[in-house]
Formats: sequence, structure tokens, C-alpha cells
Amino acid sequence: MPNTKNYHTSQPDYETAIDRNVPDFPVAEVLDEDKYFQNHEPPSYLPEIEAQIDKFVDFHCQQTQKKVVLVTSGGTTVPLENNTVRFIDNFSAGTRGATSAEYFLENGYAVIFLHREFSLLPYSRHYSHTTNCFLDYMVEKDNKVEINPEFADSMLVVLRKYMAAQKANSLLLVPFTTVNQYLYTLRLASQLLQKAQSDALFYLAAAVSDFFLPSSRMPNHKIQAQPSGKLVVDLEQVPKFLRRLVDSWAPQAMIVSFKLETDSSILIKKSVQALNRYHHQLVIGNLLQTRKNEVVLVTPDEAQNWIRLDDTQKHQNVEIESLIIPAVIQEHENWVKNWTAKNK
Ligand SMILES: CC(C)(COP(=O)(O)O)[C@@H](O)C(=O)NCCC(=O)N[C@@H](CSSC[C@H](N)C(=O)O)C(=O)O
Repeated sequence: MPNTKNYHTSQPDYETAIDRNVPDFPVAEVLDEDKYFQNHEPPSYLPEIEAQIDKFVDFHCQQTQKKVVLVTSGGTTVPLENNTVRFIDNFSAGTRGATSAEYFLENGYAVIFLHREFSLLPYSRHYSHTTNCFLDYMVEKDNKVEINPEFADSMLVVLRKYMAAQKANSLLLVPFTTVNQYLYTLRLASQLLQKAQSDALFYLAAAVSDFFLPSSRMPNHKIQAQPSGKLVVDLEQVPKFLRRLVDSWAPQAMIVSFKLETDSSILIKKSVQALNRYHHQLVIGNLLQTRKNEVVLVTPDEAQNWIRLDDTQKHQNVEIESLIIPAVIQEHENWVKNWTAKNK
């Protein structure tokens, strides 16, 4: 059954986003996760998503006993106006997340795919955002539309995998657009996933905003040109949700985050820093420039496991996620074993 949904995340809730009664943030005070949720409205569609995720997690905990991975993918936006005309976006096409989701599915996981709406999706990614126009995949024959024979064999392979995931109810698509939608949905999903205990895995590949404009300071309408000719925006730091995820939202789950850098000289240091700050189980470090060919898996003992595509693999179009996911699954199996031993 295709995922039917009655909501889109790319249109803001005009009525509820502004609450002038909300006190302005004390700039000096570091934002606290709880304070953020007290002062920002949840997305109006959250109850619908809660029902979908709860049903999905129950199905796999009770019927299939599959491990469940929450894969986040794509970039979050920071709107600058309530009636959003301008927003700050974080770079991510969604390739890492969508491709990883496919390999988790092929390795027997159920996948909750928390993704930027309209970014790449598992399976359809092979055809949806390519340089080919989607009409190139079709031809006219005997007054009918048919699949272009040039693509038919490869499409059949992808279609069969997609249909198998649909038939097994093992892929749930959950969209976001703004960082507020992402944070509320991630908190909700992690609390619902608690029933999966250590069988739950978080694979945080989304590019999450580090700064945002608090709703108390967000203009309702399009910002007009200032007399100075400048646009000065005063942003606050997004709460460090990873700390909350580890210490209260999903304390039994294994949590994997990605560290994105552009300077190779700080990648390992920043990856270790994230582990020391958030106390989760694995950081996958990657450089923007080489992210498709190499990553480094860093664990709390500061061990580094580099995964790199060699020239042959590059020539054969091997996807690096086909090597990353088995390594992550191995770490998750160790996590489950240790957790089970501790909680006997
Ligand atoms: C986004 C990419 C590079 C994939 O690219 P596409 O294939 O084109 O989608 C992904 O591999 C990645 O590094 N994702 C994580 C990027 C990111 O924002 N990581 C944050 C950590 S997760 S956001 C954590 C939050 N800011 C906090 O500190 O709590 C960071 O590096 O700082």
C-alpha cells in the first residue's frame, strides 16, 4: 500500500506559528531543549504521524520481530518569516539517507525514513532527481506508453525491491521541511521507538540546522527592504537535541550520528568531540568533498574504521553505503548483545 498522507510539511501553519505572548529568549542563556519545546508550537499534523509510527513500530515489534532503524535524511530549513518567502537551508540531497535506507531494508531492517519532503527517496532516487527527464524512461508504442527498453531491465530490479518493501510494510516515509518539524517528529518517533528497546537504531544522516529564528522574533509577513539596505538576522542556537535523544528520548537504542566537515584536519577531532559531548555509540565522519567515496567510523574508544571505495569499486559504481551499512549493523548487533547481557 503506498504511503497515503493528508499533510505536506512545506506549507507553514500560518495560524499557530506566531505567538506574541512567548517571551523573547534571554540571549545570554544557552537554549535548553525543554525550553525550546515549551516555546514552539508542534506541527498540526503530528497526531497523524504519531498514529502511523506507533502502528508501524507495533507491527514490527509484535509480528515480524525486525529491528527498526530510524533514518534521517535531507536538510532542515530555518524560515525567516511566518508567511515564508525566505529561509536558510542546510545542504543535503538526501543521497546518503535514501541509499542507506535501501541497504538497511536489504539487510532485514524495518525503516522509518524521516526525510526532507521532496528530497531523494529509497528506490525512486534512481529515477526521480537524475539529469534524465522522467519522460526519457518511457516510449510510445502502438499508441501506448511503455517503459523505454534501454532502462527496463534495471528498473525491474529496483521495482521488485520497492514492491517487496511495500508488501512487507517495512518502509514508512515521514516528511519534514523545517527544523521545528524535524525536532518535534524526531522526539515523537524516538519515544514511540522505546518499545523496540535495544532493537531500535538511529541513523542520523540529516543535515540539521545549527541556528534558527525563534518564533517570538519571527516577522509574520515578508521582510521588507530596510532603510539601511541590509538584512540583519539574529539567530539562536538550535538545542543540542542529540543530548536529549541519548539521555531521555531513546536511552536503550543505539544512536549513530554523522559529522560533516569540509576541513580534513579537524574531522576526527570533531567526531570524537561529538561522542564525548553526547555519549552515543558511533559517529560517521565525512567530508563534503569526498563523502561518496570515503567515510570514517569513530567509536567512543576513539578507534577509527575508514571505509573507502577503491578504483575498481568506483569504476563498478559501487555505492559506499553498501559497505557502511553492514559495518553499522555489526556495531548494532554488538550493542544488542551487550544490552541483553546487562538486562538479563
Ligand atoms: C548530509 C550528508 C553529507 C549527506 O549528503 P547527501 O548525500 O547529499 O544527503 C551526510 O552524510 C551527513 O554528513 N549528514 C550530517 C550532517 C550534519 O549536519 N551533521 C551535524 C551533526 S547532526 S545535527 C546535530 C546538532 N547540530 C547537534 O549538535 O545536536 C554536524 O556535523 O554537526
